[in-house]
Order: sequence, then structure tokens, then C-alpha cells
Amino acid sequence: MGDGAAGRVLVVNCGSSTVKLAVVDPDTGERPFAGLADRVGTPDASVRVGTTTRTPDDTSHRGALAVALEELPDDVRSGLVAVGHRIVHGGARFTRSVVVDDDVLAELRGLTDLAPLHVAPGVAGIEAALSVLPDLPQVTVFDTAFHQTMPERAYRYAVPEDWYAEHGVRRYGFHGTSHRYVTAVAAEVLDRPLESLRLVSAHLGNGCSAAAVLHGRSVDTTMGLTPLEGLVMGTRSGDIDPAVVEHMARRLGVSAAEVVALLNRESGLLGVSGHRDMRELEAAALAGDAPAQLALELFCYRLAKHVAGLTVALGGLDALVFTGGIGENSTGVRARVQELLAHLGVRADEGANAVRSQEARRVSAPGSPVDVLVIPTDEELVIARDARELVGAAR
Ligand SMILES: Nc1ncnc2c1ncn2[C@@H]1O[C@H](COP(=O)(O)OP(=O)(O)O)[C@@H](O)[C@H]1O
Ligand SMILES: CC(=O)OP(=O)(O)O
Ligand SMILES: [Mg+2]
Repeated sequence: MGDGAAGRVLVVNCGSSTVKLAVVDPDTGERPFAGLADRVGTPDASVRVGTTTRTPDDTSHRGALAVALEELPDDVRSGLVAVGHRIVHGGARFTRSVVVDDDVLAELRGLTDLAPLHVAPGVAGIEAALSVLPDLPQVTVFDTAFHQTMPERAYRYAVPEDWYAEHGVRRYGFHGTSHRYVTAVAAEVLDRPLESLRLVSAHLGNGCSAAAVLHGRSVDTTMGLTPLEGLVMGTRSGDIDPAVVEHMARRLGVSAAEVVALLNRESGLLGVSGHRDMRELEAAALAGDAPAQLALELFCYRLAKHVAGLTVALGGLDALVFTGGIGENSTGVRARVQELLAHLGVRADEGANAVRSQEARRVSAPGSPVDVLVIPTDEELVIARDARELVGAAR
């Protein structure tokens, strides 16, 4: 496939029990193929492509990927120039997207030690794609890469120095692909050079993080060594006193690792209210459910507090960007957070905020000292663009 400029990219996003697949045209954003494998690694694994659902014999990531790719039409398959993978954790080594070779793969396998939950599925996805599509170059795009520009004061924890030097305890930050994309689009919406802007982007999906982006570079973010730190999320607590871990391990008679698993999976909105999904939570809160109302207020208050904190890294704030399923769709969360940030110069516009749209747009009042934008994220498009650019450059 000499003509890289016309080529499409198969984008693979492997979670611990899911594989999300899309064929993406990096120029048009067109997606001629999409698939989802669920409950991977269990006997109930299933693969859905369009209206077809199949059960793979081999329920591993490799088996699920192979079955999904059997549904890929020949003309789509023959137009592929690369496979692009979302890898959640790139450690300190990967500061940008790379083409996978033996050296990269070895390094990634080493990282599974540092972040087993987050790297192992991605590595399984690369190995699966290498065996099912051996002729295509593989590119990895890291959630952590964009945040590698953070200064030491932002990425270091105040812990004994050898925890950092010997054990790799530092803040990395995640959702970098999304923060990078939406802040670049924000500059277009504002019609100002990205190099002149002080932005905070709030990626609010199942995982939630906010980032301070100064002149196009990440200078601080809310997630840390792992995606547990920072904002309140669907099932994750975000910030917490670390002494809670030891306290609850003793109270429940379980290990520290088990408490951390509870902070990842049973906490956040779910823990406070019983609802992990923002749509359900908002419906319950509207119906008068007090725990749901509290969970919503915790979510918005923590977010506003972090946005205000991130302005210290920027020396001010030109615009706040909302993205992710919640940021793009929840008018209530956006309204409450804008209200809590009024003292920073955020002037809300109730009408503009309430408009439902899939377009990148401004939702603050005209002339607001701080602009508030809603920008639909597109991590798959960034992965496809990076992958094609890298294989184009390598060929
Ligand atoms: N119309 C909506 N109003 C409020 N929340 C929404 C709406 N649509 C989606 N969401 C919320 O977005 C979250 C999922 O975000 P998404 O970015 O799709 O997740 P992921 O991190 O898995 O990509 C869920 O909490 C969901 O309830
Ligand atoms: C890093 C992270 O939190 O990812 P997700 O939002 O996909 O859970
Ligand atoms: Mg998403």
C-alpha cells in the first residue's frame, strides 16, 4: 500500500474485558467499519459487528479480534495501511506515539509491572493484531504521552525520593489523546492561536480528568500514577486520604490491594448513590433521590475545585473545555460547574448551555472573561492520524 495518503487505519482500543474496533479514514473521519467485543476472557465473550453477534471459540483478545476481522469486508481490509492502538500507560519512556517493533514491545511488557490493570490489555491487543494482521505496521498511541511536558512540580509527589527514583512513583496523567485533540479544536473555535491560550479541558466520561494546557502543552492534570486520582468518576473515588486504605483494610479484614480495587470499582458516583451512569443519576436526582443529589454535587464541586486549582498552573484562564459523554451532554453538570466558577470570570448563558448539538461550540455568555466550550472528543481520529503519519514517515 504505497499510497499512505489514501489509507485507512484500524483503531483498536483494548480494555480489560472489551475490544473496541473501528476502521477510520484519517482525512474525513469516516468510519466504514466498527465492532465491539464484550466480556473478553470469560466464557460469555461475544463479538458484535453491525447487527451480527458472534461467540468466539477462542475467548481471548486474539480470538475476539480474529472473529471481528472476519466480518471486515475485503475492500475495507485491503485499504488498511496500519493498526493504531490506544495504550493507556506509556510510562516515562513514551512521550509520543511510536511504531511497534521488538524493542517497543519488550518495553511495554516491562510496563505491565508498573501498571498491570492498564497496560496488559493493550499489549494483548498488539499481540493479537500482530498475529491476525501480520503484514500491517502497528502504532501505539499513549494516554500518558501528552502529559510528559508537565514540569517536575506537577508530576512529583512529596514522598521519599527513592520512591520516585527506584520505584517509579510519580504522576503521569491520562486521557492525553482527548485533552490534546479538544484543546487544538478549542483554538479553532476561539479563532486564536493555540500557542497564546491558557486552557483547562475537562474530559468527563466513565473515567474523568481535567488538564491545564498552556500554549498547547500539558502543564498539570488531575490523574496521577494511575487513573484513580483526582475527580469523582463513575466508579472511582478520585482524591482520597491514603490513610483510608489502611483504615478500611483493617476494618474489612482485606488487603490494601482489595481496598484499592473497591476505590476503583465500587466508589465514585456508584458508591455514593448506587448509580454509575450520569443519565441514570440525573434522573434519580431529579426525582428527589437524596444520595443521587449528593453524588451530583460531589461530582460538580470536586470538578470546579480542580479547575480552579489548575488555573495556578496557567496563571489565569482563557477557556474551559467540556468533553466526554458527560461533558458533551450533561447540561446540568455544565451549568452547576459554571455557577461554582463564577468568581473566576465565568459568565454562563443558560440558553446556549441548554442547546443539544454534536458540534464544537461556545456555551458561555458573549463577552464572558472566561469562555466555556463544548467540544466532542474523537480519540479514534487522533489515533488514526498519528498512525498514518508515522507509517507514512516510516515508508
Ligand atoms: N445525554 C446525556 N446526559 C448526561 N450524561 C450522559 C448523556 N449521554 C452520555 N452520558 C454519560 O456519559 C458517560 C459515558 O461517557 P463516555 O465518554 O461515553 O465514556 P467512556 O469513558 O467509556 O468513553 C456516562 O456516565 C453517561 O451517562
Ligand atoms: C484512563 C481512563 O480513565 O480511561 P477510561 O476513561 O477509558 O476509563
Ligand atoms: Mg469515550
